[in-house]
Amino acid sequence: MTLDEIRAQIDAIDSSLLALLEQRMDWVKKVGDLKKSNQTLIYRPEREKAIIERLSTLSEGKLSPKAIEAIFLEIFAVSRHHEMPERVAYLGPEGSFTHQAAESRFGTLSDYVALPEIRSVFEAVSTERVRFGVVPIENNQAGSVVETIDCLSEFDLHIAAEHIMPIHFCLASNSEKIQDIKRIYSKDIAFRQCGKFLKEMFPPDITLVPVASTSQAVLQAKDDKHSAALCAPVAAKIHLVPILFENIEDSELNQTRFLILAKDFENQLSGNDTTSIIAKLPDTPGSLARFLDDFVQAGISLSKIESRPLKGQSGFSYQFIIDFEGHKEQNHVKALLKKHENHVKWLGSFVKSN
Ligand SMILES: C=C(O[C@@H]1C=C(C(=O)O)C=C[C@H]1O)C(=O)O
Repeated sequence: MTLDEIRAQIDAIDSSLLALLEQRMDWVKKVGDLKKSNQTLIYRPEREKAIIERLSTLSEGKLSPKAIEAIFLEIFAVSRHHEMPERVAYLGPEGSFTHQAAESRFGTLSDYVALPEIRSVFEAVSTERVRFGVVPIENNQAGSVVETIDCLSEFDLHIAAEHIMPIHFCLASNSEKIQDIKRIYSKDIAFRQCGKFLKEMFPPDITLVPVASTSQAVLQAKDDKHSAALCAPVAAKIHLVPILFENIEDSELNQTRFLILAKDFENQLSGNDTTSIIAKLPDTPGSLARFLDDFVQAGISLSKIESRPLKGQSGFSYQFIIDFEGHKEQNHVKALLKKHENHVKWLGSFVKSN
């Protein structure tokens, strides 16, 4: 076959794909109209996950589950945009890892607002300036993003979905020689993901400057020949700062989990859900042990528990952010949440990302 003949086959397939996508949009529009008349939510992460899982089992193997996910997340985002365009805030500036997480969920068509701090994303969702907010919550090598945990406690928002993404760092700088670099900017948690590289390449007295995000770090380093940033390669490219080293994270298994936040959001049960809560337990001996024992008795497994100091109090009082398997609408979960309703804040029940 000649190149032209092969391309003619591809063109024919693209025409069929387009016709099918347009047909799909017609059905999506009908779902959207139904949802509007019932005043129910447009974004249904658990339905999207179920579609991706079903298609992954149908695939003949030429497309990996990750590839199917990438293609269909974009189709869903375009569909939702067709049902109702929504504004999404994320921890910016442009080119942050959170921006990439937001785009994987909301596609390229959504109306994005890049905000300078995690707290500003919570504020934008709370005040309804935007419908959704995207923030990082934890990295599998470096631990939690404490600003997010503190804001989850402080604001009255819900977790609509989670998104887990591989994270690869680069070192970007306008410096010609690595020896000239005196300062490195990044988000605090990013330094902890690139500790080995920093130790190998720089003297111990190098100044590490924590800033609000990795893309902010690029902007700080941009105009100073003695500075560099640990950031996403895409941030370096957008802000035109040369990349000196790539893939400098300590572990190739480096992943970050992001949350999609919304006001008043309740997912339907998917059968593979995580519930997130914040528990403020009485400061008495055994209160945490008794609380956790209720999870054991109900056969509920915890996937995360982390303590954070309760702010504005004297002494040492703690709250706990807890993730566990199950959905608020399941009886055993419902019973547990009811029993502890006075000191538990439900943050969301959402389909597991993987
Ligand atoms: C069309 C729907 O709405 C949204 C779009 C989806 C899609 O394009 O398939 C799936 C779930 C929702 O986020 C639906 O709920 O079925």
